[in-house]
Amino acid sequence: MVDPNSNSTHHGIAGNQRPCLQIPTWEYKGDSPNERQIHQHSNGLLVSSYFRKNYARYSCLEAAIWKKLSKLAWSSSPNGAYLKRRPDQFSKKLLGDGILVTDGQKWSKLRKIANHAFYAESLKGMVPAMITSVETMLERWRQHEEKEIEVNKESRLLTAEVISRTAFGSSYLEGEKIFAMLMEMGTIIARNRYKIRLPGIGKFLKLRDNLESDKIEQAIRESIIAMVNKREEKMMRGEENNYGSDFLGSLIKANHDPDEKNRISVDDMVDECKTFYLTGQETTNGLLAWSLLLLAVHTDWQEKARKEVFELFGQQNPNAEGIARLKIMSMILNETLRLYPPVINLLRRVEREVRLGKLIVPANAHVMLPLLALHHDPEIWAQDVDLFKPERFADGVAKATNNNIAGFILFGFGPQICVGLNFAANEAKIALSMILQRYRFTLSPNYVHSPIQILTICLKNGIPVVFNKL
Ligand code: HEM
Repeated sequence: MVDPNSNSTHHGIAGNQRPCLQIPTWEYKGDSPNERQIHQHSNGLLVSSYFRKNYARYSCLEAAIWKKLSKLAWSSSPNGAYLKRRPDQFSKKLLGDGILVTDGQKWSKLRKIANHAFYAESLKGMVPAMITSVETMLERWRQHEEKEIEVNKESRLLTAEVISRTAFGSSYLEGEKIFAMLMEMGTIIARNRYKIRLPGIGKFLKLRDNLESDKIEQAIRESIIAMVNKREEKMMRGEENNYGSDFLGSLIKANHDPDEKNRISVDDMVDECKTFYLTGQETTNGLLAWSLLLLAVHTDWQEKARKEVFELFGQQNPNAEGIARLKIMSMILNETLRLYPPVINLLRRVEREVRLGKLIVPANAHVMLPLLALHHDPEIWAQDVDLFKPERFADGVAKATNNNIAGFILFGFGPQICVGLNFAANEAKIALSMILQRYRFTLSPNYVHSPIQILTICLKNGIPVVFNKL
């Protein structure tokens, strides 16, 4: 690990490039109790100190044990899984009994709908909508050329716009209220996630956060139902001949399915909309914002990525075939996700007793899977785990992790692996390509490194970047 007081810095931004800029690893000290202060664990694992203070109910597995456990989890189906998701009461309010929470047959039904909406052919069809959203953002940037732009905020707007357009057939403005309420709920969850409560206390005492989250939950539900009604009315008036080919259309179709086996309820529809508004935006926002930050600092990699983009697309907008061939950019995105994974840990309940040599993990134990720790584990990664070195991915993930697949599970694992991983990669590649085609960019000296965990790892203080027209 890099000593934050030494001259060399976390991402190798040392000396020769920007001598005044220091980005210490995870040394930001959050200044409110809601902020997880993330720092280095003495045994080499990186964990949230807030989590450690409050983790009485969970066992934080050592990386070595988790590596073994995850091998078992890989081969299991959601019905017979060794590890089950373990949503808390607030997460349930945020995501209902949707795909990220539920299990068994219901999960299979929901996963089928999601797979269909986000499979390879559907993703190809989304490229034009993604490009239009990036063009809208770049149009806004024209007013600020040669000045600072706060790219964290821009990335947030863009990713909200993209998921609104591609999954819900609307613009960010139409979904704005839903996004804002989901974020508010997310803040309540972050505040309460690791608090210890006496069992049953909620029955007698409604805490302020419970009341507030009840209200938000109801308001989100009403907004989503209004959106569904609008789509259904369009079809009834004959303006559309089906419910639409996007994710929302698939949900409404499943709600009207004559076969009860495939039908989903109105509540399911609401839960799926909430889940995809949130997962579709929050995580990809992190990926894009962190990669812009790292490229603004590592201008040599910025040049390499730009060269690749020009070779594939020239001055034209990206296309689906070219996106799949962006090798340098894939390396940069993998390295960004390794250093700053949007999801840093997964909570799981062990369904059946697991024996690993002398270790017995009993049934019903709650475990935390420390993704961040694994992505920084010096035993897995060949070298320089703290440095920004996209070249480690030149020969693929298996080579970079010394064939230890558990070392790089930023999208989860097994049958419940992230359904939007290719969507996120496409979106980030399109946005970065279009930015690289137009601008050279550097990090502003006003940047303050402030990683915090709310729902995902994000930055408290934003990312001011200066863009110079090519
Ligand atoms: C960089 C971007 C992203 C990251 C790092 C990420 C990460 C994850 C992780 C760690 C999981 C948990 C998997 C598990 O429990 O094993 C997950 C699940 C999920 N993600 Fe993502 N995600 C990203 C983008 C997206 C996007 C763009 C969408 C939607 C369009 C999405 C939708 C989902 C859904 C629906 C699940 C639940 C899957 C299931 O249970 O079957 N994610 N994601």
